[in-house]
Amino acid sequence: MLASAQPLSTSSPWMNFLKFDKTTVAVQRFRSPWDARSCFTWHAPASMMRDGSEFKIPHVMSVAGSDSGGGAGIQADLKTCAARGVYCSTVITAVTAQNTVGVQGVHILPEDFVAKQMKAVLSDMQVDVVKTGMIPSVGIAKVLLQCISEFPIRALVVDPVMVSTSGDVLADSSILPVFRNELLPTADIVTANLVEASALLGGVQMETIDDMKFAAKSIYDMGPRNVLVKGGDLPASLDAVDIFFDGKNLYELSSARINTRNTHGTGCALASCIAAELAKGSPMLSAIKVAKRFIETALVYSKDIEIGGGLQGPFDHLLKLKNVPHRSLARCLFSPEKLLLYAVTNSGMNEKWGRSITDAVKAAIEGGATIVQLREKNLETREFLEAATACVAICRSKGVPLLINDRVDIALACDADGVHIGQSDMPTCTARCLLGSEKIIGVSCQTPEQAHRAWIDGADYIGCGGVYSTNTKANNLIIGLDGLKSVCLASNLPVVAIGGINSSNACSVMEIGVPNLKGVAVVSALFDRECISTETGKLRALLEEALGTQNGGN
Ligand SMILES: Nc1ncnc2c1ncn2[C@@H]1O[C@H](COP(=O)(O)OP(=O)(O)O)[C@@H](O)[C@H]1O
Ligand SMILES: Cc1ncc(COP(=O)(O)O)c(N)n1
Ligand SMILES: [Mg+2]
Repeated sequence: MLASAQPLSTSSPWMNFLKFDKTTVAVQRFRSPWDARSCFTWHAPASMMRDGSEFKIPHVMSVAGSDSGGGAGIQADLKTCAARGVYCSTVITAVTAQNTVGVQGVHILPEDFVAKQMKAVLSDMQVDVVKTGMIPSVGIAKVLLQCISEFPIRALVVDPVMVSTSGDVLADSSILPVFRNELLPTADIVTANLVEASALLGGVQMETIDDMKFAAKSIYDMGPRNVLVKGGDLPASLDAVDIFFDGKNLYELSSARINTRNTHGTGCALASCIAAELAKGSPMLSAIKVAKRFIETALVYSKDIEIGGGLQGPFDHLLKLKNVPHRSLARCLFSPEKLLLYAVTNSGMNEKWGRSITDAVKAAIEGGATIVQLREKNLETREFLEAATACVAICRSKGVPLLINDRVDIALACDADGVHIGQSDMPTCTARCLLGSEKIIGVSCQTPEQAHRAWIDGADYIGCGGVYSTNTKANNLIIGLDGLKSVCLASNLPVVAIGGINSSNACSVMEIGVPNLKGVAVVSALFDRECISTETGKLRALLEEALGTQNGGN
C-alpha cells in the first residue's frame, strides 16, 4: 500500500520519489512533470492523501474567459471541477457578455492584472494542473508562459479556444504564432476542435475522421506531448468521435452522439475534466476517457433542459450533486423495444469459427442486434473482464446495451449496462442491491410464478425459454409456445423468448399475440454461422416484418 508521495525537492519539481512504509523506493528524474506523474501508479487519489495533518485536494487552476451565460469558460471549469471533486482556482483573462444566442461583447483584462491573478494563486497555493481556455491576446499568452516557467505545475492542458459555438471570435488569428511556437510545445495535451485544429494548421480541411487523424499528428509535430482533436462538430457523423494521438498510437474515441441543443461549453468542460482527472493522478488516456464519458453522461442528463432561447443551450455539469433521480446511461440505452433482436455470445462458437468475442459482438451489432449479452462460461475472470470492457466500449459507441450473463462482479467492474441472471444465480433482489437502481437486470423464467417473482424483485425484463430445444443449454426444460405465452401473461415485464430460435421459427414466436413479448434471444443462429452480420441482418428484417404485421393487424 502506498504510504505517501511527495516532491523530493521543491526546487526540482520534476523529480519525484515514493515512500513505501517509510522507505524510499524510487527516485527518478524526468523530462517534465507529466513524465513523473505518469510513471507511477497512484493507488490513492491525491484527495485521499494526508500531507502532514491536512488533506491535500487536487487543484486545477483555470485560465480562461468568463461566460456570463454560465455555460462555458471559467464557469464551466468551476462546475466541472466541482463535479469531479477537484478544487478549482480561476484566472480570468476576459469577461464576455454572452448567452445562448451568441457573444454580445468581449472585455479583455489588462495583461498585468491577469499576471497578478496568476501569481496570487501560484505563489500561495499548490496547483497541480493548469488548464487554459480563452487566451484573447498575445500579451496574455506571454504572461501565462512566464508564470508557468516560474512556478512548478504537474501538467498543462491547453484548450486553444478561438471561436464560440455561436461563431463569435474569442481569440483572433494573431494568437496563432504564439500558440504554435510557444504554448503548444509546453502543453501536456492540447484539445482542439475542428475549427481550431484547422486554424492551427493554416486552414487545412477538416471534414472526415482521416482529416482529424492527420491533424492530430500534424499538431503533435508542433510540440505538445499529446493531442486530442474533438469531433463534436464533424459533419454527418453519427457518433461523437475524438482522435487522440500520444506520439505513438492514434486512438479513435467514440461515443454516442446525443441529440440535443445543449452542447454549449462541451469543449471547456472536456478540457477541465481532463485537467481534473490528471490532478487526481490519472494517466492521460484514462483522463480523456473519463472526461468524454462525463460529457456524454451530462449531455444525456441535460438533453431536454431549456435555458435561454438561442440555438446553443448550456448543459448541467452538476448532475451528480442533484437529489432528483436521473436516468443513467444504461437506463437511457435500454427500453423494452431493445429486446427485439437479443444476441447472446458463446465462446465455443467463436473458437470454432476462429473469432474473438469483440469481433463477434461488432459483427452482430453491424447486422442489427439491438442488445447484446455476454455469456462466457469458459473464460477465466481476468480474461472475461478484459473482453467485457472492450465490448462495453464497442456497444456504447453504437448505443446498444450490453448485459453480462450471471456475473454481477464483472458487470460492475466493466460498467456494463446490467446483468442477465438465472433462477440458480444470485437472487434478483441481491443483484439489485449490488447494482443499484440504474442498471438493467433480466431474469430467466420458465413458469408464471417465477415471472411474477421477477417483477416483485425488481427485474427489468424476463428471458423466457427454452421455447424450442437447443444445444447451447444442457438439460433445459422445453416450455414451447404455450409455456412462453403463460409466462408473458403472468407478468407486466417485457419478455424476450429464448431457446432454439432461428430465422425459420422466429416469426411463429413473435406471432403468439401477447403485447409484452418484445423479441427473441439468439445464440447459434447468429454466432454458429460463417457470417454473423449477414445472419443478424436477415433475422432483424424478419422480426421487423413480423412487428409490422402485428402493428398493421392491430
Ligand atoms: N452531441 C454530442 N453528443 C456527445 N458528445 C458530444 C456532442 N457534441 C460534442 N460532444 C463531445 O464534446 C466534446 C467537445 O467537443 P466539440 O464540441 O467538438 O468541442 P468544442 O466545444 O471545443 O467546440 C468532445 O468530446 C465531443 O466528442
Ligand atoms: C468565455 C468562453 N470561453 C470558451 C467558450 C467556448 O465554448 P463553446 O465552444 O462551447 O462556445 C465560450 N463560448 N466562452
Ligand atoms: Mg462544443
